[in-house]
Amino acid sequence: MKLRILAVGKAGGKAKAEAMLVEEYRQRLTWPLTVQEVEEKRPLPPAALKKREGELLLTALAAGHKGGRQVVVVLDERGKSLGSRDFAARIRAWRDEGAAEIAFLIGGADGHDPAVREKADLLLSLGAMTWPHQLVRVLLSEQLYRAQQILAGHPYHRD
Ligand SMILES: C[S@@+](CC[C@H](N)C(=O)[O-])C[C@H]1O[C@@H](n2cnc3c(N)ncnc32)[C@H](O)[C@@H]1O
Repeated sequence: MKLRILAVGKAGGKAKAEAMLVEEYRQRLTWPLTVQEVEEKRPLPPAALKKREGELLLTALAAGHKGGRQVVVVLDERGKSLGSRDFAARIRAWRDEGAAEIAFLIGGADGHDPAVREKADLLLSLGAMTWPHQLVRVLLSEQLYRAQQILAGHPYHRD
């Protein structure tokens, strides 16, 4: 099972500290994890930009999919909040159902277009507060690693 993070953001942008942390968790994960950024370079008005970013995310989602069941998780502060064990249980269920990949979609400054939300198998909240999208990648990567350790019965996670 592959994990993909698809995120609105500048490829090779300034967030080097966050990228290093994501890379740290990526290397610790035994599920292969890829991070792909999409960016609209034209200075569009906010509503048009959000729509365009949604199109870019959905295009990347389809383009990178190599077949099999694709689970789509859209990161959104208004989504469902799960504890780490419940998140791990969701991943185990998708894995056991034969999912080929789980794709996690992170939006831009104005959030996700409705077309992206409609694709979601799960709208996932990392809490009611709004986080910068670069930090969301770090939080998500850590929770994926934590889920892996929970499913392996490793004491990395303590209740
Ligand atoms: C700066 S936030 C955008 C917030 C935007 N105002 C909105 O209403 O969605 C950029 C992206 O980070 C992710 N994000 C930020 N905070 C989050 C949270 N608490 N839970 C889940 N995702 C979050 C979402 O994918 C969001 O689209």
